[in-house]
Formats: sequence, C-alpha cells, structure tokens
Amino acid sequence: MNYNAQSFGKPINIITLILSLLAIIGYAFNIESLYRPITGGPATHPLTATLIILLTISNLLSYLSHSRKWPLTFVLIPLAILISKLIDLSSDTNLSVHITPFLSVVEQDTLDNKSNTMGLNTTLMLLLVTLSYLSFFSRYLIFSQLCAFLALSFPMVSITGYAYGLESFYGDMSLLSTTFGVFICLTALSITANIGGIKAILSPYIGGRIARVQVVLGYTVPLIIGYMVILSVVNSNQIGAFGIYVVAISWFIILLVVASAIFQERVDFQRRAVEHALIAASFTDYLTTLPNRRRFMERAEQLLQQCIEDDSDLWVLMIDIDHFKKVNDSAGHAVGDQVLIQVAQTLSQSIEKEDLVCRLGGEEFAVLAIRKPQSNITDYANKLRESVAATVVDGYTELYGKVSISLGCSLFKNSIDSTLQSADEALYTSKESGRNRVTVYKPSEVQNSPYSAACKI
Ligand SMILES: Nc1nc2c(ncn2[C@@H]2O[C@H](COP(=O)(O)OP(=O)(O)OP(=O)(O)O)[C@@H](O)[C@H]2O)c(=O)[nH]1
Repeated sequence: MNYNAQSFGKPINIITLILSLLAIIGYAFNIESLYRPITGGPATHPLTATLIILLTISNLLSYLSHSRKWPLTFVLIPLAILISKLIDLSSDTNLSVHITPFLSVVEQDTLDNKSNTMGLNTTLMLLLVTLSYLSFFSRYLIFSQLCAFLALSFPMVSITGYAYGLESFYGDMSLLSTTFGVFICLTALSITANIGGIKAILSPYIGGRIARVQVVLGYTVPLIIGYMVILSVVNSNQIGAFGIYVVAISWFIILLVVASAIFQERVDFQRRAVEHALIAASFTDYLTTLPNRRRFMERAEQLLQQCIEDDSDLWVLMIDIDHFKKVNDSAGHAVGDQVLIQVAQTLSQSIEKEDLVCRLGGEEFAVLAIRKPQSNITDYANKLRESVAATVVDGYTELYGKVSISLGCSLFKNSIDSTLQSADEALYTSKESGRNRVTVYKPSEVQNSPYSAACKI
C-alpha cells in the first residue's frame, strides 16, 4: 500500500489492534470490563475481537512488507470466518462456534442472560471491511473505498443509538465494538485516501476545506438537534417535535450550502482576478507596459482578417533605436530603461487609433498599421521617427542629444513571420544606410539585391 497520503490510517490501525487485544486479554484473564465496557450492556464477542486483530495485522503487514502474500492471507482467513458466520445467521447452523475462542465464557454469558454475540450488523460491517481490503489488493480502488464507506454506516448507527439511548440502534454491538468498528472502517478508508471522495475531503484546497467543515457540521448538528427532539418526545410525548426537527435540518442544510457558496464565491473571485492579471501580464512587456510579441502575433492575425474583409493593406513597421548600446554605456542602464519607456510612450501616442505598437524585445519595437495605402506608409513611418526624435528623456537628451530610430516597413505577405522578416530586412537596410531613416521593403528589388532601397526623408 502507498501510505504517503494515507498516513492517518496507521495510528488508528494500531489503536484498533490494541483495543481488540485488550478485549482478548479480558477474556483470557477474566477481566469482564475489558470486553464489556458498560456493565450489563453488550460485550465484544471474542470472534469479533479476533477478526479485528487479523484485519489490523493484514493492514500492518501491507505497509511493512512489499509482498501481497501475507496481507492477503490475513484477509482471506476473516473472509472465510465471516462467510461461515453469515451461513450461521441465515440458516441456524453452528459453523462459527467451532472456531470461536473462549467459547466457555460466551456460553456462560448466555446462561447468565448477558448479551455476548456477534450480530448481523457486526458481521456485515467486518465483511465490508474485508471486501474493502481484498478489492484494494486486487486494485479495485473505488470499490474498496465504497465498501469501507458502507461499512462505516454500521458503527455510526450504533453510535447514534448509544448517544440517544436507543437500544434497537446498537443491538448486540458493544460500545467497544462500535469504537473499533469506526476505527477499522476509517483505516480501510485511509488506504484509498489518494483517490475519489476521500482525496477530495482531505484536499488542502478550498474544496477539501469546505467538505471537511460540511462533514463535521453535517453529522454533529442533526445529531444534537435529534437528541433534543428525542428528549422532548420522551419527556412530554410531543410528536410534533419531529416536524420541527425536519424543518430545522432542512434549514441547516440550506444554511450550510449558502455559507459554502459565499465562501467559494469569495475565493473564486480572488482566483478570477489573479487569472485576469496573469493573462494581462502574459501579453504585456514588463518595462514599457506595451503589448509584447505574443500579443503582437495575436493582434496581427485579427487585423489581417479585418484587412481581408475590407480589402485594405496591413503593414508591419519594424523599429529599432539607433546605437542603443551607447545609450546604456554612456548614461547607464537605468537611463537606458527610461529611454525605452519614453520611446514606447511616444510611439503609442503617435500611432493611429486602430494600429498597434508593441515591444518585440530589447530596443526593438513593431507597429501593425492598417488601411494605409503604399504612398502613405513612408509618411506615417517618418512621422513616428520625428516624434521619437522630438522626445525629451530626462537625464539623457539634455546631455547626449536626440534619440533616433530606424524603421523598416513591409506590406503583409504570405504570413506574419515572413512579413516580419521582410520588415526586418528593410530595417537592416536603414541601419546600413546610416540609421535615423525609413526603408520600405520592395519585393521586386529583392530578387536582384538582398535589401531594398533606403529612403531618407
Ligand atoms: N537599458 C536596457 N538595455 C537593454 C534592454 N534590452 C536590451 N538592451 C541593450 O540594448 C543594446 C542593444 O545593442 P545592439 O543590439 O548592439 O544595438 P545598438 O547598440 O542599438 O546598435 P544598432 O541597433 O546597430 O544601432 C544592448 O546593449 C542591450 O544590452 C533593456 O531592457 N534595458
């Protein structure tokens, strides 16, 4: 068994083993209080204690040894005993009597009219726990969890009986059997704690936290209200109290659901806000707050569709600050950052409303310009260049002069990537031709020369 997340089962299993051993010691040394915790109440039958010991040992072995042989053996023995017990209960045979330890004590108790039997509830509970272990060893994990969960309902009914003083609820199940019944069912549940409902309840996240509170409140509150109802029915025969009980429980469930919805909504609201912030951050350049390359590519696809629909042109303008290394070297990296921020601001203020400017990285920017005829694009690019040249950057321009940029423009071709590449080639031409200028990529000329002609306006 993998006990990483299921570790809560280990100590419970050991406590269960100790309790059942105490019951056996009670039989061996004639200490009745060890197997009959309430004087005159039901006793834990020696066969019940023996079966619990076998099941707890199986559980212990499963995480002590790597082989499944021994844990399985310690489960198959209880299975055989429990089947014989079921046959006894259904057809008046006495198969299990032959394998009952301390039979003389049991027989004496029967003669003295003291309750000491292994009833149907205990048998079914232990059978379900055994099936839970068996299906776990056979890797039917959800079925294992289901069996353990169903098994737990038997001692829970018994607990309710002891709490309310209703003998018919606990019947032959002693308080001790009820206690280690709960424990062994929890141990059986713990072995599949990494999956299904148990995993959800134990989760450290919101769902698990809400589920744990709901499980605890959902059991204790109706139990307490029910106890008060029982008292009022017994003391003053007020049958109407049951009606109040039903209404109280219904409102309690509604309250629980509403409280959980409020809590969930509050946490989910924070999660949504963080999610939006993360999405925005993933599309934004951290320094200039301009859209980044990722947003550029996404927007390019959208604008392209628009341009196809209204049969207009889509231009890509590649922009690079000239000699930016010198900016850093002369004025320092912090001033270099300020230059980038100011250039970004100028560009975003200078482009037309439906266009987009982004920082591709380093000192490189790009503009997506739509609905501009070829004759206008050079003017548009030069307008951007002049705006940057007129930009004042505190701590730089007054000492080192204007900031200049070079631009390369390309009309959309087969894909955004190839258009970027063409614009980059045009930009390279601007740089080669002396910087602080605009070059428009001309496909026809590319066939003869690697770069298009530069034009300084
Ligand atoms: N301050 C600052 N500098 C950056 C940032 N990103 C890139 N750089 C610098 O930008 C400079 C780019 O230099 P180069 O690629 O040689 O280009 P250049 O000096 O502008 O020369 P040309 O492009 O040929 O005109 C490098 O020194 C990088 O360290 C940034 O976010 N902040």
